[in-house]
Amino acid sequence: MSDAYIALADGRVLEARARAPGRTRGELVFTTAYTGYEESLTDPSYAEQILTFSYPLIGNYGVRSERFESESVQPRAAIARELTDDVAEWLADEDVPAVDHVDTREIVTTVREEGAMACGIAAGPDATPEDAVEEMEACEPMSDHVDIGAQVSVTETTVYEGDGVADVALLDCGAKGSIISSLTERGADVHVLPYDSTPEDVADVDPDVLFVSNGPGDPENFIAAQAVVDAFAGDLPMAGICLGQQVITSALGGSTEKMAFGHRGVNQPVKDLRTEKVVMTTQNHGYTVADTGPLEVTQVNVNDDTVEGLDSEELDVITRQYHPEANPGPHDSLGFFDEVLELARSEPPVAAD
Ligand SMILES: NC(=O)CC[C@H](N)C(=O)O
Repeated sequence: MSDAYIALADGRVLEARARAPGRTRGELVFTTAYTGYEESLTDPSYAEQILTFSYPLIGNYGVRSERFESESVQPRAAIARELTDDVAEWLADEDVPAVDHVDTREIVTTVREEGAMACGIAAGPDATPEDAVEEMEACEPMSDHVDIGAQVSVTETTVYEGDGVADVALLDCGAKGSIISSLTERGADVHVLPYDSTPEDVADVDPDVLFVSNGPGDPENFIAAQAVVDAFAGDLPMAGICLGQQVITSALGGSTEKMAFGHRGVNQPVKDLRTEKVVMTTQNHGYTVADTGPLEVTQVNVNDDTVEGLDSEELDVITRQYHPEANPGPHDSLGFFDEVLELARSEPPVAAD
């Protein structure tokens, strides 16, 4: 007899095995990453989502907090073909439901064909299929989580000291820890500011560069971050990763749209249009830039041509849709952080006529 159920928006209820008990709901997504489960499970960009691992065995090299990207588990639940006891115990301790012994290939195929969808999970000795369906029916579309930044951001400005190479004002929309450490390791002092900071809060830090972090949910809901970008456009160099690219683009007059099922994995090929070089990248996003506004496309996804990198020499802006900090994933793009700090040290941009 099953003791866990997964209800999908298409009406199906799948049977599974409970590994960490509980009931929950979220947007069903999958990652094809074959490593890095600790980093993925602590990536704040997974807030309000249920994460399915397409790789069949999750947990085979243990659980170590040094590899965490934030202080807690971020997806609402985890689904795998097989979870080790280490991972199951970690998720149970964190009150995050987890299930395995389910055909994850079928789940991935369904999401690829029908798109990311509402999902409900009920796991544990008393769980019923009806509980899972009830959860699924209560699941709100991602764009309805209008204040999702509040779930993942710092509430007070926190400074991470580097070597005084530059002062980075990092708007924390749900930043992965290794984005901050990638900057401090290169000598920058990183001022991590709440996602809803005002332009005045940012001015108080007197930064050399504004950095908009990754984060969960619909970028159009990050109104305060967009207002900060708008206030400093042309006066302060800017950089962004993932949600950061999306927020900067929208604030400068471009737009974003939801993808069918997004990109989540560690082998997404990205081509740099200037060098024609292709690199492998780590990705985790469900939205993409639709209209780039005043920004120039510098990098594209080889699989589907979506925008992966944007630039404006006039506005001193440089952004990436993927995750150059590479936790988990290939280290091909770590040089992005050097480019950001070069931007920070450059002369202030000359105002356009
Ligand atoms: N990793 C991220 O920053 C994700 C950005 C955004 N929430 C998306 O899904 O597209």
